[in-house]
Amino acid sequence: SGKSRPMRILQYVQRTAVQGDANSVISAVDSYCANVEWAMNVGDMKGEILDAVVLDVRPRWVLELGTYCGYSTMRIARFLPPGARLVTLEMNHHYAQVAKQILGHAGVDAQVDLLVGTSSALIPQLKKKFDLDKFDLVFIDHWKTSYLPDTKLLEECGLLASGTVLLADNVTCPGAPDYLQYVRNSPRYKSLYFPSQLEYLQVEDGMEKSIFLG
Ligand SMILES: O=C(NCCCCCn1ccnc1)c1cc(-c2ccc(F)cc2)cc(O)c1O
Ligand SMILES: [Mg+2]
Repeated sequence: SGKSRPMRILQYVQRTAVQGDANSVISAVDSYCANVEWAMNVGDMKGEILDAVVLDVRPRWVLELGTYCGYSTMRIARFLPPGARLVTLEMNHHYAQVAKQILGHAGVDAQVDLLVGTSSALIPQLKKKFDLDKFDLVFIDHWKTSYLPDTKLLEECGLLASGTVLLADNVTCPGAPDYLQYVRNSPRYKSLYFPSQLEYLQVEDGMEKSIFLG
């Protein structure tokens, strides 16, 4: 039942997860996608790397590129102090609609601003829209070919400042070779690779953490 995979994930969450308990929603998504049908959430293994980075950075402002069902959005939002905000961009209306409902079930929607549109169109509007000077953390998990152009766009829009942390999913699988080459060879970044596995599978993947040096 449920016309789409995101819809089937949402229905499983609504039936099995505890309302207002983000950890139970995260677990529900992971058990559905590990046992019933695979989906492109960052997952529990890479999710623990994401958790560690969020807890270390303690960000006031977070940008996420690629919301999908809101799984990583929840993982980040549940660790944000009151007053901190998470802006997440999704170009697929259906994904965004499902994510909104999953974030609501988890009880983290108050700290999240979910914008629907392409990252290249939305990024230039963010500074003015949220009256912010820079992001403290950027989680990159959208089209793999957009990682590099959007990182350069963030630089050009003055949305990165010395110390801003970029964390990119899937740098091994499906891969983002041009992005990796850029952050690993640019003098403006200190980059480090975190080996892991593709969500719910025994396949190599990893995340790249890159600190912008200004
Ligand atoms: O394509 C991915 N994500 C982007 C989805 C569309 C983003 C749309 N958007 C949002 C904002 N601007 C644009 C992705 C893919 C895979 C994967 C891995 C192996 C495989 F065999 C098939 C797929 C694993 C992931 O973890 C991923 O994140
Ligand atoms: Mg991903």
